[in-house]
Amino acid sequence: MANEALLRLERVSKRFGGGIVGLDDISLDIAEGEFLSLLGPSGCGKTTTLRVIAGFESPTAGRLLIDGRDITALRPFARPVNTVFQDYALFPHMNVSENVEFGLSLRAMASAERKRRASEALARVGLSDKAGQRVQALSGGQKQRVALARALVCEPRLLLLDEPLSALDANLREQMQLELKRLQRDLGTTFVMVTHDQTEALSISDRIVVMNRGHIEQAASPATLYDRPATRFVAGFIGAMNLLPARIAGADAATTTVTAGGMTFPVASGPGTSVPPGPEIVAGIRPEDVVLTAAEEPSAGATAGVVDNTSFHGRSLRVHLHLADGTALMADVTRGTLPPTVGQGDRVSVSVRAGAACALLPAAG
Ligand SMILES: Nc1ncnc2c1ncn2[C@@H]1O[C@H](COP(=O)(O)OP(=O)(O)OP(=O)(O)O)[C@@H](O)[C@H]1O
Repeated sequence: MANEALLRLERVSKRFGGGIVGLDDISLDIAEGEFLSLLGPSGCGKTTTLRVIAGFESPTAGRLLIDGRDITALRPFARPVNTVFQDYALFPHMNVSENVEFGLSLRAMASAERKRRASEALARVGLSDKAGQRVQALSGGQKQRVALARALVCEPRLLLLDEPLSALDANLREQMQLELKRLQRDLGTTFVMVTHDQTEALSISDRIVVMNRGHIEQAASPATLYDRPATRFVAGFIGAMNLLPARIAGADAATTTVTAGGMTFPVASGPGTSVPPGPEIVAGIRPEDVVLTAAEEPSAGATAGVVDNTSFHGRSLRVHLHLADGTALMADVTRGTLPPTVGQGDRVSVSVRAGAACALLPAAG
C-alpha cells in the first residue's frame, strides 16, 4: 500500500496550547484520483486535518508522505497542494482573471502563459465570459468557481476544499456538488473536502472519513458507511439508525441469527458483519429495514408494537413506535403499505426485512 498512496498520514497528532487535542494519532492513505470527504461533528478535527495536509499547521507527532516522500517539514507553497477556502479568499480589487492568475504569480512564468492558463481554468469552471469582471459583482456560486479556478490553475496533485459549498443556498449547493464531482472526474485530481453535511459527503465522495474527537472512526465508501458502520458513533451519525441490544441466537457459514427487541432475523455473514467481541452487542437496523404489518398477532420472528406517532416524509411515512419491552423504534414505511388511518395507539406486527444489511456493533463506543 505504501507506494499506492498519493498522500499518507502516518500516526499524525496535533496538540494545541492548553492540552487541547486537535488530532489524536491519525493514520490515513489517500489514493491518487480519489474524492475523499472528512466528515464529523463540530470540533472533531476536520479542519485541523486539512490544515496539517496544507502545511498551515505542523503536527506535534507523526509525518506526512506524498508519493512516499516525507513532506512534514515542507512549507505550504512547497507542497503540491492547493486549498479552496470556505470564504473563497478572493481579492476584491482584482478582476476575475487576475484573481485566477494570482495563483501562478509565485511561479516564474511568462505573462502570456499565465493568461493562457487562467483562461483555460476559467473555461473549466464555466466562467470564460466573466474574465474581466470585478469579483464583487459575482454571485456566491460564481465566486466559488473563481476560487476553484484559482486553485486548479496551479495543477496541484491534491486539492483541499474547506466547506466549499457552505455559503450557498440549498439549490445552488446541490448543483455545485454535481459540478465539483464532474470537475474532479474530468481532471483526475485528488480532492479532499471538509464538510459537516452528511448528505453532501454521501452523494459526492468516493470515500468518507468519519471523525470524532480527533480520531478516525471509519474510512469507507458511502455505501459501506451506510450499510456496515463500524462503530455506534458512525451508525448514529450517518442517517437514522435503530440501535437495539441484541444477542446471537445461532450462526452458520452464511448467516448469523440475531435476536433483538423480541424479533429474530438473519444477518448475512461477510466482510464488515463479523460479530464483535464482548458480551454486549447492539444491532443497527435502518428504519427502512423495519417492516410493519397491520396484523393483530405477530408472525414468526416478528414482535408486537404500538404506534406512538407518524410523520410525513414524502414517499415514505416515518412511524415511531414502541415494542412490548418499551424499546423505541423508527420504521420508514412506503405510503400505502399500511392502512391510511394507522396512528397513535394502533397495534402493528414488527419485523426486520429479509436480506436487510444490519450492523452488529459493540455496545460500548
Ligand atoms: N488554533 C487553535 N488553537 C487551539 N485549539 C484549536 C485550534 N484550532 C483548532 N483547535 C481545536 O481543535 C479541535 C479540532 O478543531 P477543528 O477546527 O479541526 O474541528 P472541525 O471538525 O473542523 O470543526 P468545525 O466543523 O466546527 O469547523 C477543536 O477542539 C478546536 O477547538
